[in-house]
Amino acid sequence: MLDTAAIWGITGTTVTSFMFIWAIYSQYVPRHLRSYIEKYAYKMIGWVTLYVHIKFNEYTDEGLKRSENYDAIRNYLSTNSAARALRLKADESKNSKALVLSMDDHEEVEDAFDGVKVKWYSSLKEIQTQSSGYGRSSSGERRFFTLTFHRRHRGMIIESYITHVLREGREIGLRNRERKLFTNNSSSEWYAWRSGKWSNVPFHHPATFETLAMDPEKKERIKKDLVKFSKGKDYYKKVGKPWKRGYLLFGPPGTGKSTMISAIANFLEYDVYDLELTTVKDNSELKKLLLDTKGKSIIVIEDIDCSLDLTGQRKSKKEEDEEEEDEEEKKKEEEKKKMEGEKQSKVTLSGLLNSIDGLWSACSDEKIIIFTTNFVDKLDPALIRRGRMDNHIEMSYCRFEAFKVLAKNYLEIETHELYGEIERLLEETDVSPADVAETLMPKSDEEDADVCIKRLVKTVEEEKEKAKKLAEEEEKSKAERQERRRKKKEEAEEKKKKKKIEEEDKKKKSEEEDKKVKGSEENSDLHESNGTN
Ligand SMILES: Nc1ncnc2c1ncn2[C@@H]1O[C@H](COP(=O)(O)OP(=O)(O)OP(=O)(O)O)[C@@H](O)[C@H]1O
Ligand SMILES: [Mg+2]
Repeated sequence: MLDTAAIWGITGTTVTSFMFIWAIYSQYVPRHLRSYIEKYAYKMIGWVTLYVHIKFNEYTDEGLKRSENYDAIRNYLSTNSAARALRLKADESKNSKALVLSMDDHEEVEDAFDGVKVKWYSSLKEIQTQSSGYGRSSSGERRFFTLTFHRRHRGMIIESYITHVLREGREIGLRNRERKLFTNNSSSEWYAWRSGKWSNVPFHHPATFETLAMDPEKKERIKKDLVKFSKGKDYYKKVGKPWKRGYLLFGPPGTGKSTMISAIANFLEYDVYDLELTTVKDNSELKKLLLDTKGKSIIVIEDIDCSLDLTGQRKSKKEEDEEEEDEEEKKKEEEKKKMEGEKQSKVTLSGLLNSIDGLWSACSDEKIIIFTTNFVDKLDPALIRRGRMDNHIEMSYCRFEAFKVLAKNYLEIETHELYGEIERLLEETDVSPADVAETLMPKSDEEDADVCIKRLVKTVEEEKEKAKKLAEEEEKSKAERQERRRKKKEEAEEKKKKKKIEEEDKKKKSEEEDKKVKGSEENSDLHESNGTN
């Protein structure tokens, strides 16, 4: 029997001899010969081994593009390796909000799937990269994972296990990723150094459905709709519909349309693409931009009515009702605006519709498109029809239910003696949630809930008074306008009458003159005939 010292001795000698042989091999066997030896060695191992190896590189062959599969595997293994591997690596990826623990180089972990055991190895290889223009070459590192399993499970592993690993890994990646807010670059920047079509910043908007003040039932309906959509991959596939949903948010300024978008993004954990249509040159550019967006995202076009002249035919109809004297000036202004718009962007309504539908049918990723507007009546029906904009949500003025949410958020109170008064006031007065929120917010440490609530009552009362005055003034100016219009009409009719009378007089006069001329001609004819007789 060998004692411990003897075992250590033998092991030590073996390791030393191996290292010695390896050093000689690396140093004295030329590179081209080494690749030959390695090639045949692998072949021989292949004849005797019962195991299959699959390699997943960190970078794709095309160049420096990181492999999505490698990242997905790393994410998948991170859960496994955190529990089992002895040496871990803490990666602080710029796209990840959480620390990703993956196995360190030259580590291995085991995994099991359907009762079959597999092994994953993480390896590192030194490579010589090409020169950087000065004839120099530098060395770099390339990492890769190797999946090893028994030959007899080849079919199952390739068909099911790898798909499972990639899908799980991608889902983990999506859960851990840092969400982004994108904005589109102008096309002149697209091909500048690393610019691309979209620029992004981390998305950290704190709005949630809990902090969003609106009718609770409506809020609940929207949340259910969103959940149904986000879980509807198979359903959409079954009914043959692209996996997308359109929302139209409309309502007066400050009623929470933009806040709602942030709440939706936080609720579903989606990225946000804020599309500025006025910087998009034409329809094809728009299409390219939309095709360059990823899944699990919201594409937002704010103030769609102002972004472009999408409402051409409707404006002229509205103008008919406007006062005649302002008409010319307004028309001129509109034309000027239109010309300015044309200079910046040639995106048309049909271009926008095609891009949206083209995009949806082209990629069946999970995407929500949201349009916001202050004037829903101005929009072309084609733009907001169901199927394109499936859900129309009105964001309205702050009523009592919405106020209660704001009071709870801003002042942490659920009741107050003035609640009854506030309920009555808010039913009668249109105040935006933005105004209510601003009034409720304490402006100093000395201000408590009581002060803020009283201030709100005062503000709403003032608003009510203002609205009353405004309505009176509007009524007055409407009456004045009507009076002016009536007078103008009367004057025009008077003018018309006068003109008619004048024309009739003229006609009469000319008829009389004609008669006179005729009479005198007849007389002279008579004289002439008498003379000849
Ligand atoms: N429904 C709401 N719930 C909670 N806060 C709100 C709500 N509406 C407005 N606010 C507050 O008012 C601010 C302005 O609201 P927001 O920008 O969402 O309005 P909007 O409807 O998008 O206005 P606009 O039409 O001018 O773009 C927000 O930052 C938020 O603090
Ligand atoms: Mg807004």
